[in-house]
Amino acid sequence: MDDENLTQSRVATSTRSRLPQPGLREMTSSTTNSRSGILPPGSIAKQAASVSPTRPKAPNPTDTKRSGSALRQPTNTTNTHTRGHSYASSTMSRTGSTASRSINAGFSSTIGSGSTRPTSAMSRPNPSVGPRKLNGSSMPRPATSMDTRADENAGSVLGKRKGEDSLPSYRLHSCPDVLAQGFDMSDVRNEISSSLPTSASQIDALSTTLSQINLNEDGPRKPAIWPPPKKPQAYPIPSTPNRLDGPSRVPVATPSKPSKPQSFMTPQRSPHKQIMPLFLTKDSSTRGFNCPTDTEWDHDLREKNMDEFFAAFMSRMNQQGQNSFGLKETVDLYKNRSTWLFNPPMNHPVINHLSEVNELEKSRDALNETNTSLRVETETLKSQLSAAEDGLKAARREQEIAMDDLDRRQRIELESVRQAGKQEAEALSSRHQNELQELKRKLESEIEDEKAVRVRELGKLTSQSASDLQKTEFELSKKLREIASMNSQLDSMKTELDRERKHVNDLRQNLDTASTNSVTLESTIRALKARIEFLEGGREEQSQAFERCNQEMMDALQETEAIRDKLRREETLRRKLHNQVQELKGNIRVFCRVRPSLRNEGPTDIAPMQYPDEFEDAKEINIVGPEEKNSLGAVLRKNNNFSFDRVFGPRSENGEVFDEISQLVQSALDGYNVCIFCYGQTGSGKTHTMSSTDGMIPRAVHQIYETAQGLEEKGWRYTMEGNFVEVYNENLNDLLGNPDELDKKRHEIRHDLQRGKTFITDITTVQLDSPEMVESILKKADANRSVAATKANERSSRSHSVFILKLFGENHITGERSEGTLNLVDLAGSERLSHSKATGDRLRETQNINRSLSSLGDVIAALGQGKEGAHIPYRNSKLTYLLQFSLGGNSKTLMFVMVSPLQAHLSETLTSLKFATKVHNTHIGTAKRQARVRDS
Ligand SMILES: Nc1ncnc2c1ncn2[C@@H]1O[C@H](COP(=O)(O)OP(=O)(O)OP(=O)(O)O)[C@@H](O)[C@H]1O
Repeated sequence: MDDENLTQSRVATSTRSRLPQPGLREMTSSTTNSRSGILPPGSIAKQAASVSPTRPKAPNPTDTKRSGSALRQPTNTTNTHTRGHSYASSTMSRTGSTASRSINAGFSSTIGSGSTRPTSAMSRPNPSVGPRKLNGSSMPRPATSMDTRADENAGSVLGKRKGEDSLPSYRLHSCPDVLAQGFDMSDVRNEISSSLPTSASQIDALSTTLSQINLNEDGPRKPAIWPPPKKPQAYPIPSTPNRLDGPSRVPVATPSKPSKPQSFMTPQRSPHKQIMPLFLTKDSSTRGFNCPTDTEWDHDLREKNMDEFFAAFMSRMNQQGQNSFGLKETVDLYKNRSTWLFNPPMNHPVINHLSEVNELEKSRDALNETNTSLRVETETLKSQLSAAEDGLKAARREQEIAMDDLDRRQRIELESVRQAGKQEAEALSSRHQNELQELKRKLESEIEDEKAVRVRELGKLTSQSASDLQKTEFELSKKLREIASMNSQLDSMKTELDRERKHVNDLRQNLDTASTNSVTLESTIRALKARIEFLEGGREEQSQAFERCNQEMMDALQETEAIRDKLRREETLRRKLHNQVQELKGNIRVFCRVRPSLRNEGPTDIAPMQYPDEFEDAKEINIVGPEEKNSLGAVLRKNNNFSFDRVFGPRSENGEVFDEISQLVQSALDGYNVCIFCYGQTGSGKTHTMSSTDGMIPRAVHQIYETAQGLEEKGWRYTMEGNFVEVYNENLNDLLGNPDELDKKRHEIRHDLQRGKTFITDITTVQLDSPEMVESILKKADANRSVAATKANERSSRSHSVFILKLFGENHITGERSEGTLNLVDLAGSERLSHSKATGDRLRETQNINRSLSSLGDVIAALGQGKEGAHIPYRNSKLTYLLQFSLGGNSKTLMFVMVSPLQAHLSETLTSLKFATKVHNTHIGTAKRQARVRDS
């Protein structure tokens, strides 16, 4: 057995080995062609060479149904194959089925029908079997087209063998759909060439077919029914490589390099010759028929072409006839083989091969069984594996549970151990605590004992150290004293040394001076000696002149002393004379002053006032009274003549007025009580005269300072203190105190009757160290009155203000002392207010003002009576009580009656002047000087 036969046999065997698939068993008719592959050598070598793998065509669903489950694999080759053998397949299928059923029964049936795998199955390698290697080489696999063709041939062979008169079934006739699609003539030619009949009857059949083709011009989609359906015969061209053709001709479909599948209708084209199509349709192109144009439809030309084609065809047929001989030989060979099959000769290669196949099948079965057993075993192992996994999971769960239990037990044990340890530790701790306390007590007792011992020792040491310390301190103090004494001695010695040094220096200086003086003295002595010598000549004359000068000097000194004494006497006399002058002027004097008209006051507002002796004595004033009707009805204006100590007209200044009162200020310095007050209606100029910046108060203070400085050389030294009080509603207010205390704080007036002094309780007293202080006092008083004015309207007009200046003088030569008081009083407005028009506070103010002013008049009138021991009503008002020692007696009083020039104020002016006239006509007794001669 050569290699080719062996290969073919293996192919067949491998093909059969895939047959156990159920679907494939139904294809036994097609699979029987596997035997067709066993051809005589060279019988179909040329056909095999011209056969190429079938080109795939469009699948036909109907064919798929017909092919069964085995054809479900979408191989176009299978579909084409099935479609191309529609009738033959049906016939062969029945046969095949029978054969298939006999496959498993015996070797012959395997050979006959079921040993070959279906075409579709063969179109690809079976994965289960695959390219099985036999003897280490890849087992070739027949091309699908060749298998198909082999199936047909096998069918035909079997048909013939069963005595059927089978004709070559030319598949073109059974494939109208394919023909209708139009195909290449080369395919037809190849197909025809591959399907050449081998017998005359076949040739006749082909001829008949061709004639029908020629006649079926208009029905391309109407396939020619040829050959008769009941006798389909595929031309027995072995599709499988014949072992006789040689291995090179076997179209082996290798998995690594599959060849292009080709349909049996489209064999390999010849590049040199184009074959006309057998059928033409309306849509077919005529270019391939060498037609002049596509529109020409020349039957003659077509017949001619067909004739030529037929001639060529016949020539081919002749050639194929020769090939038919080979086929006959093949038939004979098959016959011989059939004989061999029933009576196989011993040691024949085929038989051997079959036996090998049988063995292989057996081995396959064994392998299947082994595979089955292995599968079972695998399943068993899988089940065991799953069981083992389940067991493993269960064991794992059990292990986890066990671990949890173990962990819980360990925790419990740990907790118990911990509790035990804790209890043990506590017990140990308590035992240790007890031991510790016991030890502590023992140690404390030992410490106490030790401490007592140490304390005793310490006491001893302390006492000893104290005694030592005392000794040491004593010694130290002794040493310190010694050191101090030594230091003092050292200091004294240092002082002594310094003094000695200084003394030495002084001595040295004195010595130097003395030496210098000695030189000077020597020269002086020489000069004196010369002078003595000169003077000794006129000594008596010089001594007489000296005595004369000395006498003159003594006389001058006596004269000076006499002059000073005379001066003092004259000063005393001056004071006495001054007082006498003042007394002669009257202890109470009245000055009248008319203020000038203001800017807002026109000439018509001014009342006619005349000053008859203005340029002489200036003591009279004539005021023309308002118009009055006499008893006869005539309107008259009465002239009111007033005479006072001095009348100041509207052109007078404060300086001129002060010159007249400065004598009284001097009286205050001389130790008299002086009272100067201004009386008049509101707006008549009282404040302007008394408290303005150049008024009587500042000028008096300045004069007192100047006079006091002048008296210093006469031995007088003065100190001054001042008070500024207000009498409002018969209450005394301190204008230099807290303004909030106005009308709240009570001040009492106290009199020292023996000394003739007046004191006010809780009054602010200001030491007037300089004349400038009076200005601050006036400002302070004015500010307080302004604050009070917010409470009561026109405060300055509704209250009396009294500036009290006390003068204390002492003559350190004569030892005289003087205490004078200067009272400068600004009275409230003297206008008579009707009680019926005033109410409330204003009524009270009016009553108080009227009472105080009338009291003042009463006091002055009482003083004017001059009766010794007569009652003077000082207590009728606070004002008169305050001025008790400044009105009458030894006091000097000056009253300014202030006159408003306005016509509107004429009535009040006359009233004031009449009141002033009363005062002026009052003669107050002689004033007494408050002077004391020094006791010593
Ligand atoms: N001799 C004067 N020369 C210039 N102006 C004067 C003179 N006398 C008073 N006056 C002015 O007249 C106005 C009223 O004067 P003053 O306030 O002194 O009157 P008064 O009598 O004090 O009034 P009151 O009773 O209300 O205090 C002031 O503006 C003042 O400046």
